[in-house]
Amino acid sequence: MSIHIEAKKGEIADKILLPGDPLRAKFIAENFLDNPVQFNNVRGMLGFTGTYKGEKVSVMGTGMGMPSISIYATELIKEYGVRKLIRVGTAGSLNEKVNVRDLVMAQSCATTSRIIQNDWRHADVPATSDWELLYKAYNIAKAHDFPTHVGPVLSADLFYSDFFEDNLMLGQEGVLAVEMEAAALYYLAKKYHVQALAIMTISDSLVTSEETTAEERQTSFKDMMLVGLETLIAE
Ligand SMILES: O=P(O)(O)O[C@H]1O[C@H](CO)[C@@H](O)[C@H]1O
Ligand SMILES: O=c1cc[nH]c(=O)[nH]1
Repeated sequence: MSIHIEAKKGEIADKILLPGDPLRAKFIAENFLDNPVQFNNVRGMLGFTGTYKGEKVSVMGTGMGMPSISIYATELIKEYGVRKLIRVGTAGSLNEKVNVRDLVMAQSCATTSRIIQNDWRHADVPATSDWELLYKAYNIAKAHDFPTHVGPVLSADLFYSDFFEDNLMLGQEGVLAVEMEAAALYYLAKKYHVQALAIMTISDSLVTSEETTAEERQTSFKDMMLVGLETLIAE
């Protein structure tokens, strides 16, 4: 048991999918995993372990924002020995080439947060994805013909920002989408020498104002879930 996770040692797989929304974790467990067993309900942050194509895999919500994912990722890595972490999130498109429901794989993250500087005061540690996971995930997505973009994202502290126009300017400079967790996940993976990737489905476009429903955000982004699981078990 750790401070925020009530699982016993051995109840969490060394590979995990991390949606922000705990109900998305439940949806993934119920729709993709065989024999899922719930291992966490502390603060309602649901986590499950089951098998996917015969391999032990876990899925757990992280909550919203970098402080929240940092707590769960740190405990999963340090207390439970998790070694491959794939965020399966939603994001807002900042770029006219990136459409609602497309997949975005974060190769790297710009961030408005100072979360990395809390640990590293003298240098900027680049928040970059694990190359091997990114390479595998991209090939899996392409093999399924899922519309997929790879590039930088913005990991923001504020969902409701007064600097909306600045975010759109980043989009014009090639940043694909905005979300709220990937930079912290990538930093922690580097810090503890484990592998991490963030895959997001575009839930809305800040360029065109197109949106998906809350229900779609919670449950129906199955392409991303499939790619995340296939990537976790890929040799
Ligand atoms: O859908 P999730 O994974 O929560 O991700 C995005 O959605 C939340 C904001 O609505 C933030 O957590 C953001 O990163
Ligand atoms: O616009 C959006 C959509 C999802 N997540 C975000 O952080 N921003």
